[in-house]
Amino acid sequence: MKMTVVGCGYLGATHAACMAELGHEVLGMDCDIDKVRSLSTGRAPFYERGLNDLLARHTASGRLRFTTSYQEAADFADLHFVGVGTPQRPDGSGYDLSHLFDALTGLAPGLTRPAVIAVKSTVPVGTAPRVAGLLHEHAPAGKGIEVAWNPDFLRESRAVEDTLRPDRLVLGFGTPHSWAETVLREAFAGIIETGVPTIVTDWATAELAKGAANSFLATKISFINAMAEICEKSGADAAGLAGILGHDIRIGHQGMLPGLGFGGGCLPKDLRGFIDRAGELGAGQAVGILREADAVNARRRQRVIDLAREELGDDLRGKRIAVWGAAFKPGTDDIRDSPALAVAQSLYDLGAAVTVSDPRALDNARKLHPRLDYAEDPVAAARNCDLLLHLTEWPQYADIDPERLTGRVSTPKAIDARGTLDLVRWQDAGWHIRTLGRA
Ligand SMILES: NC(=O)C1=CN([C@@H]2O[C@H](COP(=O)(O)OP(=O)(O)OC[C@H]3O[C@@H](n4cnc5c(N)ncnc54)[C@H](O)[C@@H]3O)[C@@H](O)[C@H]2O)C=CC1
Ligand SMILES: O=C(O)[C@H]1O[C@H](OP(=O)(O)OP(=O)(O)OC[C@H]2O[C@@H](n3ccc(=O)[nH]c3=O)[C@H](O)[C@@H]2O)[C@H](O)[C@@H](O)[C@@H]1O
Repeated sequence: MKMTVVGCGYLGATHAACMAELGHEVLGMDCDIDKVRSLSTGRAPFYERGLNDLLARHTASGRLRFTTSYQEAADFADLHFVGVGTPQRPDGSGYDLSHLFDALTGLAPGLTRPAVIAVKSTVPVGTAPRVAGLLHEHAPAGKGIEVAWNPDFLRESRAVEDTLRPDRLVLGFGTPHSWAETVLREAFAGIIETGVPTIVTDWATAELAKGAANSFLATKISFINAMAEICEKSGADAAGLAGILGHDIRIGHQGMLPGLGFGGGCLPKDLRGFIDRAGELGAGQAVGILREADAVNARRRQRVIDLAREELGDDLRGKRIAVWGAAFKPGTDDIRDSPALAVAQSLYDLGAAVTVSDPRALDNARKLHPRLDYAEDPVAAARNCDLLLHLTEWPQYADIDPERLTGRVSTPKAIDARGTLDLVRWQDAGWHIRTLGRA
């Protein structure tokens, strides 16, 4: 089956490569020429485990191609997935949908035959009818264009597995039993046949499913971090508490890692976008819990800054701080709303000299935070530091022998904000080490 994917970032490039893996002929379209050039040579312009293998294989076979041309995309297929970015507006008030509407406006004039537009981008509930209205007005095929809502639940660092073996497929339609449903069932046949739950619903429920899922995940993380705040006052241990709670299968262990909290291109903006939309709909009271989840998350970043000042004194001028981690989580080079970089930049703004290390995200970090110092090697980053901060839990950091560092730093003091370092081992190596979620 032929299909296009409009918007080839973290989500779209992965979706395009995985649809090719499922046997389809795929044309990826993006307005960023550099991205298209890179993807066309079989290399993602970002790091995602397993993606380059698929890209290399399927671009070489010709089953997967990329273009910057809307016209070429419109001509190529009658199924178009749309996965362009929907970032938070700069003033923080909800989603910026301009990329989505630009992409649809670009594609519409070429839609001369009936086609299915399946939107994967995350949006506020109520966007689908606007998308359909725009396409019916601007596409020559008019009402022959059917809009489907197909939210995606992939996690960066596991994007390929999550796309090929998702927990569930959600397909939202404007009318029941539509042609669009037949087309999408064919597109996803390779996944549906493996028994993945496939939920067919209306537009609004499909749109809400995505915002609600991310709001729940964010709230779960903030719940355990709120408990961490209580642990810090009461002498209990948040990691131990999380472990105990997680044994209850109704709670589970996932999303229960107390620490610096959530960041990334999605959970923070989707939480806020959901709150904003609920307010517009007159349901602001329903999302009080989500506002609190956002506030708890912000306090985690401040807690690390406060701990650093407890250790180094209020005046950070002349202090040297090493930061392990720049990506918003391990396994990615994505630094969008990275908690690690937010803390690093705040400490720099307070006067400290900050050296950041990360196995994958340094190029992106350098562009966004040019005043911070960087070191590829985490041990080199820690040289002569007064304080070491562990802010993104790359597994390799937990493997570093603290003995190797002890003689090289100015003062063996550390804050483990992700709770994955072996505290006893660090203490035995002469370190004064603090962690979030403990007194
Ligand atoms: N990154 C993730 O793990 C997931 C993202 N999502 C959602 O998917 C959407 C995309 O997210 P990401 O891939 O992370 O963003 P991204 O920023 O990595 O990619 C967006 C892509 O869209 C392209 N684009 C922007 N305007 C365009 C236009 N007018 N025409 C063609 N291409 C255009 C950009 O050049 C970029 O390559 C967002 O709505 C996000 O919330 C949903 C699930 C997972
Ligand atoms: O809409 C999206 O883009 C995606 O957002 C999240 O995926 P992702 O942002 O890739 O990352 P997560 O693994 O959910 O982690 C998000 C943040 O929470 C933090 N986190 C996660 C788990 C935890 O226990 N504690 C914790 O602080 C991570 O460090 C990270 O900063 C969701 O998990 C995906 O289902 C969703 O598709």
